[in-house]
Amino acid sequence: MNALDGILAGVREDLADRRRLTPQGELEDRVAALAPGGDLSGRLRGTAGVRVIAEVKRASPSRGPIADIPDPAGLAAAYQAGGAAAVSVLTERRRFGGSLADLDAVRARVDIPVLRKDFVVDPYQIWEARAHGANLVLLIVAALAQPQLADLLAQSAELGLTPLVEVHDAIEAKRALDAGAWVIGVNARDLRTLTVDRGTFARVAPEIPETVVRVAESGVRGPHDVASYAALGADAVLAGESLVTGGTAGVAALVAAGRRLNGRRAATQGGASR
Ligand SMILES: O=C(O)c1ccccc1NCC(=O)[C@H](O)[C@H](O)COP(=O)(O)O
Repeated sequence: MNALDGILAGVREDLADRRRLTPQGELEDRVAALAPGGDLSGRLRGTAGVRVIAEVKRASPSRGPIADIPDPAGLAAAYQAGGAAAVSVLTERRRFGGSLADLDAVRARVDIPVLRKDFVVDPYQIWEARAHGANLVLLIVAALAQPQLADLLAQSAELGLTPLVEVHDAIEAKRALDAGAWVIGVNARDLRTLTVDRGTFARVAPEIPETVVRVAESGVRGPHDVASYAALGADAVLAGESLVTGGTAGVAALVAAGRRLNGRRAATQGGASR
């Protein structure tokens, strides 16, 4: 069994437990009482710079425990103050130590968009994401059959969530586009082997049209990696480990690098923005 299959098996078990405790109808009622959501993809790109999505990440399958985070909302507030365009909250429990309580806490504290980062395999999780205040939801192509991907993407949009569709190679990028994705994350981490290859974005980004928002995910160690991804056409980067281990000043450094480099890219392209 590869790493992703192991994660998905645990996710399905936890999902069955949550569904018993909170029937989907209850989530639907909560969502019906919320203000309408909407597409926030525009918040992930623009002329002001390469955007930074900063992650609340306690642990991971590749690293084990990463950081003690007693106050996820405080961390998210620091990310917002540092200029992050969005906060990603890992809600998977077994390998990442996350929870919907983390999502609730972060949502209650920040105004910037919040991404629910999990391993979505069922419409129930989309209802959960919306009911717990997320604005964006991660859909991992490698974890989903094509009809499932298309259905979950459509459901996300209907519920006012922006789906960030994650790919690892050109074939997955085509699947994401065929399903109708308009925000695509290229993850440098191979979810089956857990190895990080920072060359992944360079290989896959040319397969993604410029009309689509392109996010470079994983392995962002500092401003120099933002620079590399910006030069390759990333609209945003998603960083976790380097921020939770390196101190919250790290986010401002990534944001500043994104601003500088986007300016350079815009100049090279005759001032055009995407
Ligand atoms: O982080 C892992 O080890 C991992 C393993 C298997 C599936 C997903 C995994 N991480 C989720 C992510 O995509 C990252 O948390 C995110 O891109 C940030 O990555 P990093 O900056 O390298 O912490």
